[in-house]
Amino acid sequence: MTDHALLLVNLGSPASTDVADVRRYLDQFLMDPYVVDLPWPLRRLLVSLILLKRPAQSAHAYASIWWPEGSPLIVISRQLQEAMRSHWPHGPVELAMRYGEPSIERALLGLAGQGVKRVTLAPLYPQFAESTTTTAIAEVRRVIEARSLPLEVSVLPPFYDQPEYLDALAASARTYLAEDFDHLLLSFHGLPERHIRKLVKPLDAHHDLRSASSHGVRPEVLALCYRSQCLRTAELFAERVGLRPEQWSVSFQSRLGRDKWIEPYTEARLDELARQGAKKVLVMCPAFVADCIETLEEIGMRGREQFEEAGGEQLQLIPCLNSQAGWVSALARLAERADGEL
Ligand SMILES: C=CC1=C(C)c2cc3[nH]c(cc4nc(cc5[nH]c(cc1n2)c(C)c5CCC(=O)O)C(CCC(=O)O)=C4C)c(C)c3C=C
Ligand SMILES: [Fe+2]
Ligand SMILES: [Fe+2]
Repeated sequence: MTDHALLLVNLGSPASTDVADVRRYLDQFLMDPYVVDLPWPLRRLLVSLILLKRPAQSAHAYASIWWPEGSPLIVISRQLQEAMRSHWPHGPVELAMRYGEPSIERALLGLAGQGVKRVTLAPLYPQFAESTTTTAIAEVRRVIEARSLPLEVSVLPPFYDQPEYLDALAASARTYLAEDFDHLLLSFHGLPERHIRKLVKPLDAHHDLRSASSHGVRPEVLALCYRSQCLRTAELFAERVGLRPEQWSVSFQSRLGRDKWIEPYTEARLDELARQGAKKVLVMCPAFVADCIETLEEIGMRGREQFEEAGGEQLQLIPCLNSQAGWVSALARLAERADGEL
């Protein structure tokens, strides 16, 4: 059977580092109601305000990390797609981005056109958020309905606690952890607190968004709480690689706008670590399976500068899983047993 495709989906990047392309990309991204979860008129107003300055700033940041072949996120995702082909014997392996190109619509039309009947959809986000996982699934559903595509889809659920993912993370960090370091910071992408509260409130009105650990979080709350899933990933990772509690901590990066985002913030943690005398910190970013602007520029450039200015000496960014062999085989195993409904 070669009519069962694997569709890898990640977030996406601008087409180029031109301000106009970055503006177009940010507009599509931020106007997604799963990302800026406000009624349309308010969303339009807020995003238009963000788009006054942000495209130029982001274009500058993208230019500092852009590769000759294109956006690191897209290039690495293509490498992963290529590597997955020898691990997925059931049919084509396709890649799509939620925003920009290659689009989900183009990918699904192409697969249906090739006679594919089944699709395993793998949103490449280990931890669940509506702004990532849900919107990717919703876009697949929208395209299938709008185009009446005869495709049966199963979905890879968030894999934040799955042994394959954790083993791949551990393997990717091993050589860095074998050297001397003062602290490992696990920096996850942030999220407005409101995004979590609105999902979790009906299940637990008092859910603690400041807690230092995921212990005791009820399974049905854990399933919806991005922050708890990040903590759980970090705890399971630390246990796997044998780190003592004082050797590691979790933080959240990339706050945007005036809303309260989940804490602690990565910027604050880097300052704090330097002030506490940490000279060498390792930073890994387990919410991203591929290096991108968030890891390469926000941590690898701005975070490094900030840490050094605060008195630290060395910030070592541990690369994401990218297309490492351990991750390719882990993803193949996760995809084989994907059974989530569309
Ligand atoms: C890994 C999970 C991600 C979550 C959760 C997420 C939520 C989220 N992001 C923004 C705003 C921005 N994110 C940007 C880049 C970006 N975000 C993710 C992943 C998650 N985002 C990735 C993989 C990337 C990298 C894209 C790339 O091209 O390399 C950006 C663009 C860059 C910038 O201008 O800083 C914005 C903006 C919000 C508002 C949000 C949740 C509400
Ligand atoms: Fe983001
Ligand atoms: Fe960011």
